[in-house]
Amino acid sequence: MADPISLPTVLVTGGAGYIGSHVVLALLDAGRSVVVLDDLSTGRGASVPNGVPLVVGDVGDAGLVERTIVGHGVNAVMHFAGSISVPESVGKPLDYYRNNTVNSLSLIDAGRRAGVERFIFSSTAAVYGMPEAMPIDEDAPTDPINPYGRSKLMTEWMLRDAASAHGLRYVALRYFNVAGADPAGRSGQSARVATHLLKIAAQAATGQRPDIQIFGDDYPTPDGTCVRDYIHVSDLADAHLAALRHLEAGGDSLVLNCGYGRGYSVREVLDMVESVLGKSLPTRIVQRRAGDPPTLVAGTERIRRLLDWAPRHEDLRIIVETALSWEKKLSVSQSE
Ligand SMILES: NC(=O)c1ccc[n+]([C@@H]2O[C@H](COP(=O)([O-])OP(=O)(O)OC[C@H]3O[C@@H](n4cnc5c(N)ncnc54)[C@H](O)[C@@H]3O)[C@@H](O)[C@H]2O)c1
Ligand SMILES: O=c1ccn([C@@H]2O[C@H](COP(=O)(O)OP(=O)(O)O[C@H]3O[C@H](CO)[C@@H](O)[C@H](O)[C@H]3O)[C@@H](O)[C@H]2O)c(=O)[nH]1
Repeated sequence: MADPISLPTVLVTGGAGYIGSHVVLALLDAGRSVVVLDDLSTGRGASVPNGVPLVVGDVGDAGLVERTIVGHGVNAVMHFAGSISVPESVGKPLDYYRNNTVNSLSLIDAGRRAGVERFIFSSTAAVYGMPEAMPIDEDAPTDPINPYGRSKLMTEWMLRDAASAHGLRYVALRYFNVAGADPAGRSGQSARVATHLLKIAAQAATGQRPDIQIFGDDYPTPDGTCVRDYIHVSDLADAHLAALRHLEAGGDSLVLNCGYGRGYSVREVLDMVESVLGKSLPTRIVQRRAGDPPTLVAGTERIRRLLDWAPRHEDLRIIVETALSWEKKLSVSQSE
C-alpha cells in the first residue's frame, strides 16, 4: 500500500452536507488529506471535522476552485455540492440547472485547467425515471421525469465527453435512497428542511412533528406503499473510497448504482422505526406525491464486482437505529 502521507489531497465539494461529511470522515479514517469547498447553503460548518480546511464559497467560482486545487495539491475531486429536492426542482428548474449542471461544468473545467485527473460524482437513481424492470441495472434506459434528474444526467454526459476529450477519468455513482448516520455518532442528516422519509420519521420520533404522512397506499406494490432501496450513508462513503482507489490504480471511468438490491416499502420502514423505538407513531395516509415511481431497487452486481465493494450496514435495523440516535443528539444540541 502507498504511504498515505504521499497521496494527493482530495477536494470534497459539499463536504459540509449530509453525505459529503460522511465521506470526509471515511477519507480521514483512511489517512487521506482533504479540503472541503462548501457555500453552507444547506450544509453546516460544524459538520466539517476539526483540522479539515473549509473553504466557504461557490463551486461555480472557477477562480476559487483553481486556487483551492493548486494551493492544497489536489488531484481528485469528489463532487457532492448541489441542490437535492425533486419537488423543488419542478418549481425552480433553472435554479437546478444552474446549481447542478452549470456549476458542475465550471468545476469540471476548472479542475481540468488545474490538472485534476480524477473525478467522483454524486449522481442519482432519478436518472432512470420510471423504469419498468427491477432491479435496475446501469444499462437500463435513462429517462428522468424531473429537472433534478435531468440536471444530474447532463453532468454525467459532460463527464463522459470531457473524459474522452481531455483524459480525465471519473466514476459517477447513482445513489438510491441514502439513509442512516455515522455509527460512531460523528455526523448524520442535519437538514434544516426535512423531506426524506427516515428524517421525517426521526423528527416525529423525537417530538418535532405530530405525525408522519404516507404518500399513497394504492401503488402496485405488496402493501400498496412505495418501495425503495435504502443504503446506509457509511456504506455509500466506503463506495466513494473504493471508487477513488479504482481511479488511483489506473481504472477506467465507470457509472455505478449504489444500493443493496433489496427494497423496503414505506410501511416496512415505519414498522422498523416503531420496533426500534418500542412504541407506535401516528401516521396518516394522504394523496400520492407527484413523480414518485412505485418501486426503485438497484442492480448492484456491477459495483460489488468492479469496486470489490462489500457493505457493512445492510440491515434496515442498523440504518434506523443510527438515524434515530443522530436525531436525538441533534435535537438535544439544538435545544441547548
Ligand atoms: N440524499 C440522497 O438520498 C441523495 C440521493 C441521490 C443523490 N444525492 C446527491 O448527493 C449529493 C449530496 O446530497 P446530500 O443529501 O448530502 O445533500 P446536502 O444538502 O446535505 O449537501 C449538499 C451540500 O452542498 C452544498 N452546496 C450546495 N450548492 C453549493 C454550491 N453552489 N457551492 C458550494 N456548496 C454548495 C450545501 O451547502 C451542502 O453542504 C447531492 O449532489 C445530491 O444530489 C443525494
Ligand atoms: O413524509 C414522507 C416522505 C416520503 N414518503 C415516501 O417515502 C418514499 C421515499 O421518499 P424520500 O425519502 O423523499 O426519497 P425519494 O423521493 O425516493 O428520493 C430519494 O432517493 C432518490 C433515489 O431513489 C434520489 O434520486 C433522491 O435524490 C432522493 O431524495 C417515497 O415513496 C415517498 O413518497 C412518505 O410517504 N412520507
